[in-house]
Amino acid sequence: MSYSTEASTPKTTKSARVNEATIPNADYRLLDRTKLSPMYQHYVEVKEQYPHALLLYRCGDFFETFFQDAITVSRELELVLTSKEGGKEIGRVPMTGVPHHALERYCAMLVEKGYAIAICDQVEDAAEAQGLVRREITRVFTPGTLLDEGMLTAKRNNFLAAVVMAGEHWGLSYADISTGEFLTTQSSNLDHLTQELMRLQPSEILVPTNAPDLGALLRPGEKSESLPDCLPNSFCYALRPQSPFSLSEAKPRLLQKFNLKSLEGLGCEHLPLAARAAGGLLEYLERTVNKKVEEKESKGKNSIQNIKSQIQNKLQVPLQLLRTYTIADYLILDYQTRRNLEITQTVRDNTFHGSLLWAIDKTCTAMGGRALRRWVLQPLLDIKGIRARQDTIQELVENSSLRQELRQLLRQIYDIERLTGRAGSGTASARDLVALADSLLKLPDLAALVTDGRSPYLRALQKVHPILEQLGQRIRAYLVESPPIHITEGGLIRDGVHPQLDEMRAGAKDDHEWVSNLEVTERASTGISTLKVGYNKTFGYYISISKGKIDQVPKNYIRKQTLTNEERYITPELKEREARILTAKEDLDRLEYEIFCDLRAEVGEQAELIRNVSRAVAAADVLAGLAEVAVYQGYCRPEMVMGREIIIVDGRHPVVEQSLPAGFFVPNSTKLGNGEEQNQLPITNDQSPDLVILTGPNASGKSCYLRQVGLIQLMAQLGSFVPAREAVLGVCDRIFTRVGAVDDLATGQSTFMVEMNETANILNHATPKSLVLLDEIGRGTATFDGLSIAWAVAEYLATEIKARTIFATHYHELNELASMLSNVANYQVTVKELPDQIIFLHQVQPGGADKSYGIEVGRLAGLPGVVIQRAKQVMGQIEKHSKIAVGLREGIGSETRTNTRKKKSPKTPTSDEQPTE
Ligand SMILES: Nc1ncnc2c1ncn2[C@@H]1O[C@H](COP(=O)(O)OP(=O)(O)OP(=O)(O)O)[C@@H](O)[C@H]1O
Repeated sequence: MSYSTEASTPKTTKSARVNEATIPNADYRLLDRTKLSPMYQHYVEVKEQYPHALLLYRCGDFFETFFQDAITVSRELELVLTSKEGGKEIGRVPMTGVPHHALERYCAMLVEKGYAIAICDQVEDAAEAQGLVRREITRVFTPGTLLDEGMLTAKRNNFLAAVVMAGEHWGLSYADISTGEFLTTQSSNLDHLTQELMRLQPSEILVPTNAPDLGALLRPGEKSESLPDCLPNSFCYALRPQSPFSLSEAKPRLLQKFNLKSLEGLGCEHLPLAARAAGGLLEYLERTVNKKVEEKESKGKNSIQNIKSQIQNKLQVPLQLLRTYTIADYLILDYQTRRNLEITQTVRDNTFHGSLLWAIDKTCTAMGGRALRRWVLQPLLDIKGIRARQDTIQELVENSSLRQELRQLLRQIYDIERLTGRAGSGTASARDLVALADSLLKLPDLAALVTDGRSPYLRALQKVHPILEQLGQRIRAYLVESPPIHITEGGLIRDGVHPQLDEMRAGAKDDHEWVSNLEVTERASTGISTLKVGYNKTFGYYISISKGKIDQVPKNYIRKQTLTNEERYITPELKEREARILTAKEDLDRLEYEIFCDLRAEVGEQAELIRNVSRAVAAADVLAGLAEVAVYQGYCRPEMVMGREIIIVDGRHPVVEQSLPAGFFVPNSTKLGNGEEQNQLPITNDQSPDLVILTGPNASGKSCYLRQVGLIQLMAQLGSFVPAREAVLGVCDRIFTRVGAVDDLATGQSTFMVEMNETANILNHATPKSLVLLDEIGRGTATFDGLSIAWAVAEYLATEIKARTIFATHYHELNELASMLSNVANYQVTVKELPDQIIFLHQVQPGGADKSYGIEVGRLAGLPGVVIQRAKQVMGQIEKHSKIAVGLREGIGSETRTNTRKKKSPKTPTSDEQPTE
């Protein structure tokens, strides 16, 4: 472990290094408190109020941690663990600290690792303190309650969630305090709860328990008996007391918060679990954030500190009105599907690059980025909603100058959603307000630009509430062009906007001018041409005379300091002026701070209005970005219908096509779900099956095709145009995917068990309106077991569920199903076979493949020649003696489920038979 550069200099001089393994006094509970020095006694007192947070305690220029916290912080941040005398009879106690100016960065690292942090800052000037400097908790950070820009990811929400369970029923509420979103829902299947949590990826989840470890914050992977099994252990959980989650406490809290008489208007009057979760979450915010929000700048000036605490008492994190939603209102994408379709990150290395979001996110604002992420993870079921989005994209596709200008303007709009949050919670700086004002003043330009817009999302921008414009102008009129970072040191407010401030400044100006002229006037009156007027922090203003001239010093000069070559003097008038200047500076700083806080509070009061606009801006940004992608990638507007058809002409995989050189991606069509037989789309097979058995050699493009269909459907339901020449898509209720085979080591499940679990989930939940994408089933067990399961699963999907399904497989025997069931068809990804090589054509065509070319792929991959030769021999023998195909046709075939059976008895099919009737 080593100290960061900032920390090393002061640390090494004041403390001795200790070995972590043999650290004495790590647990303060085992020490005699009375023997601790006063500062440690106070530290321990505060720590006991925040036992589950790491306590960072301000000592001079550092925030120090002591005892066990020091060991934890040193380990997590890789800082040197040192020690310091804890009291006469105590000895040294462990200590680690971070420099005060780097606090935010280190806190961000600790919060990221799932820790809660309590900041105990000095609240009086150390120079003025009598005895121990007064310190108080000024801020508590937990992973789900962050507001500071440096701790948040711009294009990602930071959700705090709360879960209430009653048997199979559950309530889930979540909020992002940086943007004000606050939602709640209730449902009855625990699996859905898990899926919803996986979608939201909350940074912290509140769980009411009766646990002995109440108040604890469990970091990802940490176990607790109090945590119900259905909650994934990849999240941070805060164990909370039950009472704030009871209806009797939660309901009045919500009513009071939103000034309502009933929860009817919020939509959760009859959803007690939803209301309880929301009420419990609100209580946590009130307890953790609202009371603790404090300025980041802690100057230790008494006067400013007092104003701060008065102002802070009035501040609240502005939450939007609670909204009740139903998970059934959205296309359900379970965790596997989000993962397999690589929606927000890739499967291989969990990177954003290579995901769907990467391919289609052309948003210009952070708000748009967050909105797109939400839309992608929560596509719509409502055709009207989808069409409204499509209309806007279409208008922006057709009007490229409007699109370009809109995007140009959007780029100049800052994150007004989060800036408003910081203003309302009293943590916004003057620079934040200037950014907000500049953005608000862009809104009229935006409105003017879209004044002829016809589509719903452009029309939403056409009117700007006059209050917002006035607010922007007011902030701009009050705050200087580039205000300083600190808001307690003056220099924020322009001249001419506040009479009292102007008056005070004029008074101070007179004294300043007198001092700045002093050198000239004194040189003239004393005749000492080398006389200088200077200033330093210890002595204030002084007059400096070189040693050779001291006999010319006037009588009223009072000697203050002697240096080698000069003497320094003051005069009574200089001291008087200096005192006035310093008091005036303090008074001016305080007044500027007050004016600034009033201005900031005004912004907070308009939070709802600003956030309504920010939502409209975010949505327009998402749609303008999607229009941009549609134009540059050649996407089409899919026709959304209520039926079950999925018809895609020349579809492409939105990510793979962007990773290949232009024109290299081979487009492929799809037709599923009993679409119109007579449609004119150029798909050679005019059949429109429910289930497609997709075969083809390894690496030919089966997985890519499968995912492409899923992604196109998903993109269509989020309202986007899609990578295809034409598309007609029935709205899906769920997309299921089962891809690949990975051991789930964390839960100790074998590859095959994972595969079967996922398959069971699909068979138990899919409906005729679902899209099911299966990439290999039954590969993790013996061939016959695997094939039998694959057969039975395909048959069940085609005959019982009739979900639209694409089933990619190397079991060519499954092609037999098409000859037995009328709603099953065979497709294959083709290759061209040359004497000693195969060429991947990546073309999906009707018919079933008869070979996997696995051995050729092995050869391409560099398996030794003898192995390849031997494999060919073995395959020849197996093919000669295999009875599987015969067995399927003659034995199982006759027992196949009958309700979707072909009327005509099939002629003996060959494996490359065309699936047309
Ligand atoms: N339509 C296409 N046009 C161009 N290249 C493609 C196309 N489809 C797939 N590819 C390329 O082929 C590679 C292999 O595709 P994919 O992984 O889908 O094969 P597969 O048939 O599923 O293989 P396996 O059976 O071994 O899993 C992809 O990484 C992609 O680069």
